[in-house]
Amino acid sequence: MSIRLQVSTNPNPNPNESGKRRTLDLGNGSEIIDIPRFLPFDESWKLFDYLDKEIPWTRPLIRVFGRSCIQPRDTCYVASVGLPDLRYSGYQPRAYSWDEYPPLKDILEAVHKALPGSGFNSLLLNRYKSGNDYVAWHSDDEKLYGPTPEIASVSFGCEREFLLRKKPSKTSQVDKCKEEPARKRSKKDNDVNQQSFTLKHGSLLVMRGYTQRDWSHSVPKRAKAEATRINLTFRHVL
Ligand SMILES: O=C(O)CCC(=O)C(=O)O
Ligand SMILES: [Fe+2]
Repeated sequence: MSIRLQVSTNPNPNPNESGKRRTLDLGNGSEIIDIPRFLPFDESWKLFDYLDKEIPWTRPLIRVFGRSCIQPRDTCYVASVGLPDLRYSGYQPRAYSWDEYPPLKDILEAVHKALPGSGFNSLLLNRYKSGNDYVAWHSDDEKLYGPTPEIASVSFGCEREFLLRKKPSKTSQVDKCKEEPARKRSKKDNDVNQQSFTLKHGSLLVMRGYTQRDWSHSVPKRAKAEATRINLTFRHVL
């Protein structure tokens, strides 16, 4: 039996907190929205416990650079009926139904309220059981999301660092061909080409525009992170 949580009718009780959002323009049509206190703290712990217990987590075999390996985190996939199958790293997850997990529909509703006009219809869930679990550098640029996917990421539990790194631009690839002397990366370059966010319990981070085309992201291993983190990424399959 699943419980029905009140997240949609009970947004963060302190409007000064829930409303605080930072928009970061990454340039060239890529944008990040960061809402550190998106969901109320206690509600978020109830959701954490529910997700930890009720979601049918698996740790699948995936293929990375032609080699099979166990994905370094637990995962599950939920999607509306009739969508094309998701496939990543040689793995095709089974799509569970929203109806089986009503609290996910509440979180989805809260996300839609915060991002009017979005129409998320699928959800990839990740569980990092300790600081040893991670997601490697990648972009969510699968064709089924289209050229400018909006991805809304809600985090619960242990805080972890989320990194963004600009992909090498076409121009710099041309530069390489011309064998221009390598230039030492300046501090300014690093600030412009890399971003870091601490994803807190109950936070929402949104990647939109050309972020998947032009940037990679990762959640690196962190020896000091001992507790479990659960992350939900809502996506729109075309
Ligand atoms: O756990 C996170 O914050 C990110 C997960 C992610 O990038 C993904 O599922 O594609
Ligand atoms: Fe991702």
